[in-house]
Amino acid sequence: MKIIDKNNISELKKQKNIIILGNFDGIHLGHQELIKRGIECSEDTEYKTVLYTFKTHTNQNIKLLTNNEEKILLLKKFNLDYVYFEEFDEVKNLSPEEFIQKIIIDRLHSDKVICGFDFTFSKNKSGNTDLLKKLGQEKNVKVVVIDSVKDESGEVISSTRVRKYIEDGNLSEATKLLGHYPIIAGEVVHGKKMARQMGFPTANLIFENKVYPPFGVYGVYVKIEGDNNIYNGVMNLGKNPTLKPGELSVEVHILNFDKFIYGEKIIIYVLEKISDEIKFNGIDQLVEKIGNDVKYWKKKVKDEYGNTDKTRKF
Ligand SMILES: Cc1cc2nc3c(=O)[nH]c(=O)nc-3n(C[C@H](O)[C@H](O)[C@H](O)COP(=O)(O)O)c2cc1C
Ligand SMILES: Nc1ncnc2c1ncn2[C@@H]1O[C@H](COP(=O)(O)OP(=O)(O)OP(=O)(O)O)[C@@H](O)[C@H]1O
Repeated sequence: MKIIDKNNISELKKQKNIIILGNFDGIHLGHQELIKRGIECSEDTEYKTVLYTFKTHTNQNIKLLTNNEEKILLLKKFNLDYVYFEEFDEVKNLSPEEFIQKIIIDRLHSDKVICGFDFTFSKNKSGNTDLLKKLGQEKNVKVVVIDSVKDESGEVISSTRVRKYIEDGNLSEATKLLGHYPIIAGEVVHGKKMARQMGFPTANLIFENKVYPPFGVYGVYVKIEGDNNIYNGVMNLGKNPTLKPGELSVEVHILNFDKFIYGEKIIIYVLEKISDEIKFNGIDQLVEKIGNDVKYWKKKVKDEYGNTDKTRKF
């Protein structure tokens, strides 16, 4: 899977491409179905698959489930040929006709696109799937539109619903709609080194402006880039009221692990909440509380999450 943008699309000109259209925030089960269908359309043909998404989400007023790096990590498990990141500013004022001609046909060298039932495009979202089909016919671009993918209660799966579930702390529903655990990924940065002195070293990630579950302590899986192991861990997400008041952080204590991983890229899979963040008056109480969180999670791992693959929705 190659990551491309408008500055390196020469390969696309040498071949036929099927374009899979959308924002794809979170890569939920609806997105996954669309991707699979796009890949199916390309099978046994000379077409290459290009997932078309944006460097910045088309709605700039919302917090996102996934930054671009996280999106790429989640897309890696599919057999896509390319992920193309568009500058939204460049296309947001195009008319529907211009979008098809300038972007789909001229830029991406395509005559086949696939999107979901509610896909909209062009200036003020003036283009919908009917218009896309109509323009496609005029310009010899085949348009495939897939039906809505719904959850078990019949409600359409969307990034908006997943965002709400995560913000409300309903991780099990979010995980169901995503088809994978919510992830937090990034490079390990230096913390205050206090956690290590307390006996619980933590890998710190930068706290971003994205959708997080409510502040607190969570049981997680951790993957480190270049390391095939899946580690168990406890993550503290929040304000660190006792030791680092006012500083927002994401940090994870990886169980049975004692390597320095500063600068390494990690992915945290958030499983379930363990406890709230509490403000203590002394360090001893804090150390005892963290110890209890760790003990609780170790037992839970042993009893429930274990090392069986069936609970792992990566
Ligand atoms: C499992 C776990 C649970 C934590 N629970 C709390 C808590 O309840 N209250 C709190 O103020 N800080 C809590 N923290 C945060 C630590 O007190 C502390 O701020 C942090 O680990 C210091 O990080 P640093 O040395 O990596 O910068 C917790 C940390 C971990 C790893
Ligand atoms: N449940 C679904 N079933 C089928 N296709 C979907 C579903 N959800 C999204 N898609 C399609 O996947 C592509 C990317 O979707 P996009 O991320 O833009 O929408 P979304 O998931 O509904 O997000 P939001 O809730 O933010 O509108 C689009 O073509 C869209 O129509």
